[in-house]
Amino acid sequence: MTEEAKHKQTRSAGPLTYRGDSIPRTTTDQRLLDRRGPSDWVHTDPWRVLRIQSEVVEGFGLLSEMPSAVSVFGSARIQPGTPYYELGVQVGRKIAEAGYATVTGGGPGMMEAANKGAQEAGGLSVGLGIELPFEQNLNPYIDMGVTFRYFFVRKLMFVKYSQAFVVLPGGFGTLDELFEAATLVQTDKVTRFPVVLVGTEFWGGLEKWARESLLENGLIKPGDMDLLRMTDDPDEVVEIIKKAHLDIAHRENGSGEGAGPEQ
Ligand SMILES: CC(C)=CCNc1ncnc2c1ncn2[C@@H]1O[C@H](COP(=O)(O)O)[C@@H](O)[C@H]1O
Repeated sequence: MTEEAKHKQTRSAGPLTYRGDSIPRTTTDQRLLDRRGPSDWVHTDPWRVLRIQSEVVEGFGLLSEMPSAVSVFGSARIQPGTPYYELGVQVGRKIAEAGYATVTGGGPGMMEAANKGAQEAGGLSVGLGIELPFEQNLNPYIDMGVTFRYFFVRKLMFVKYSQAFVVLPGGFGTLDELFEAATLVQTDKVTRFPVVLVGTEFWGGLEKWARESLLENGLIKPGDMDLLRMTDDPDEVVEIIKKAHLDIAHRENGSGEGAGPEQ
């Protein structure tokens, strides 16, 4: 081939154009498909950043068209047939009857109870699962589910795609979710967010401790205690949420328009 003919040769690679000596010896597909280099880069932070990104993309994709929703948190360990489990079922049922989707952590116990109640009442039942060191599937009462690798990405989804938090009896995981919500509300990071604790006997001790230790030592302001509402009654859970959404809508646009779930 003459030098002139060689220089006229062109290769497009996506938006890129190569001519003459700059044309690579292989195509992008060949490099992708023909080679198998070292794989240690999949365990590096830059690659993890991409995995985190893909979780965010999948989560937003699944949830962005979900109707108004309430996230329900609670113990993974409470067994079916117990009074707390039945309370969880009733809470899920009332949330569904009020027209909200019910979102849980997708696991067993109180999460399963709320999903069961929501599904049985014909509501949309959603599970945002988490990869754990032991084998575990999403509970069987979920209509739409996704399992996350990263706790913090999953937490973002609960906050971004629900309009209220309901907290049933639970352990460390539940407390983490409760206090994350309380902190976001306290610091005005979320402005349209009722948080309802269900089970006065279970949560009463925590409330007393918060008043006696946090409030009396000036570690929270008096109004902060009002951020958390408490009840035993599944009907009241929904009334609190609907009223809070109505108040928020009044504050924002002078009418109740846009409050509550899209029916
Ligand atoms: C049997 C067992 C321990 C299963 C764990 N399986 C789980 N599956 C999904 N979410 C979970 C699980 N464990 C904890 N969580 C998260 O933490 C909360 C419950 O934690 P805990 O049981 O209260 O502290 C739930 O609201 C949930 O979001």
